[in-house]
Amino acid sequence: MWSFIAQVSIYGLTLFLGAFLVFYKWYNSSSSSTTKKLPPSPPKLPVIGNLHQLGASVHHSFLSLARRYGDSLMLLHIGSVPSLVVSSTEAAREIMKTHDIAFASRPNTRMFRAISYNLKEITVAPYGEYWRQAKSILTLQLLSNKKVQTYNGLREKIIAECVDKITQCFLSNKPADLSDLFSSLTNDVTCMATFGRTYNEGEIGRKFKKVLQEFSEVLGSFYFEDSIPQLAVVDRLRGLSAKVDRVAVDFDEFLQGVVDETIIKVRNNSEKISEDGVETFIEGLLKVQKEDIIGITIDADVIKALLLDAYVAGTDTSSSVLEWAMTELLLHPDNLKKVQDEVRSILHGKEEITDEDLDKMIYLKAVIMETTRLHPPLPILPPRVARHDVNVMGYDIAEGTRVYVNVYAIMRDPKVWEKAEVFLPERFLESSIDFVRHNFELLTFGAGRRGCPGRVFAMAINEKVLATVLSKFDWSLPQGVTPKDVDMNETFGLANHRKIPLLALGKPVPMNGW
Ligand code: HEM
Repeated sequence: MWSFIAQVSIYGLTLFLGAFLVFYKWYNSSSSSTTKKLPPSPPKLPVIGNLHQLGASVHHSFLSLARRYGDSLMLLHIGSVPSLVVSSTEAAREIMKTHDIAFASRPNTRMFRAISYNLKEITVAPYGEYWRQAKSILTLQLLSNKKVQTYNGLREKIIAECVDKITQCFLSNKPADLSDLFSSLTNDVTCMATFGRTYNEGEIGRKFKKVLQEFSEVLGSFYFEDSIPQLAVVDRLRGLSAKVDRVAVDFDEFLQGVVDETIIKVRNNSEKISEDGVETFIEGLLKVQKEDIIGITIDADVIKALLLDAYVAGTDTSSSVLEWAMTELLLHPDNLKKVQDEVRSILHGKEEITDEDLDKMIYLKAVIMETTRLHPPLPILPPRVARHDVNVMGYDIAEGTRVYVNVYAIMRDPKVWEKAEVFLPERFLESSIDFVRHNFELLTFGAGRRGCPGRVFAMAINEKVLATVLSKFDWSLPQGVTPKDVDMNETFGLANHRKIPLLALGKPVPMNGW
């Protein structure tokens, strides 16, 4: 009896495998036998395409596939979605300069629609008038050079609190958890500039933390419905669809609370709402809404979507830069000494760090650029989508193709960077490359029309925080920890972070010793 069942099973299995192989061969050959010239691709499987070749760290998987199949442009299928992976400066220039308008949109996915007020967030909004106007409101009301200067006072206050916490750790003979401290710091600065207050304490603080955590979890999840619609049921079975909807509702409740609170404060005070008398982003938004002079309707959802943009795009990215910069400096004591010497000689014992001081800190800027070259906060740019058929570098790219620019691969490309794997801030001292004047080699903030509008805001925090902690403390790894022991693994939430928090000893330096 059992042998009969086994025989039937073996015949069945053989038949199934045979049919699968015939289908697999047909599927791969039929997709490559069109008259179009497509970029090189690894072989794909039915239904899932190349999904099985992507590991947890997608930028690493893209890079190793690109090395085998297409180190400039490579076409994958993530489920049924054609996905172009861009891994060289030449190809990035083609996508974000030569054909920038053709690739200036973002994919319209169920996940993005659910968590972004139906694509009202700038980061995921389709290319068009709404996106253009919303981006210019964010820039004018929060991110312009002039606005960024007005936040100087609140930045200094929050940085001073961080300095106190590091000092307290030293006095209690404990290393400081720099990952946690930098994360709170950038969170507080962004919250103050955006909402006019922080959300750390009590019930509201707890709720905010929880919703942020869940938001980052859903963003990091693979959503079948958006790539393999036949398997959408899997999202429902594992509770992801419900979780996405719940996170959207929870975040909306939180943001609605922030808006209501601001409206009441403005009504009662008719004064500026933030403690420092700075006009916050939310106030600016409510003003633009009242004036009603721009070409788009600013309803309640638009206000909440732009608040979400400002908070989500700005917080984790900045703390990632700080965390990795201190990691690299602790692993490279010569560079640490060099940057510390620069900062201290420019400040010369002075407590306050002005914008003019920061302008002179050329090596500090090089350290930040080199850090993001090796550890970009967003190793793959948020996906773009081809708005129509377009020919790129001789290849036919079909309308609807999603485009993934792997800046991690580009910024470690040995054809572009000498000693590409080595932390070498000096490379930027004699170079014409920086965050603004690059030729698609240094893509920390992306490029083209969809490039990041928050660079000045972010650098104002990052440079001042680093200059402060380097001038006020002498740094070392905790006792008994050697550079070899420092875990360099990454984890991805809203940005690329250290998997294990960075612990370090900061010994206060007497400022009047200068
Ligand atoms: C170190 C900090 C930051 C890094 C590394 C960073 C990086 C990026 C990158 C790589 C992109 C995608 C660009 C592209 O597709 O070409 C982006 C987009 C964006 N960033 Fe940033 N960002 C930072 C800070 C900020 C801040 C502080 C804000 C605002 C408060 C912000 C707001 C945005 C927005 C709204 C977009 C979407 C732009 C669009 O799709 O048109 N970012 N950012």
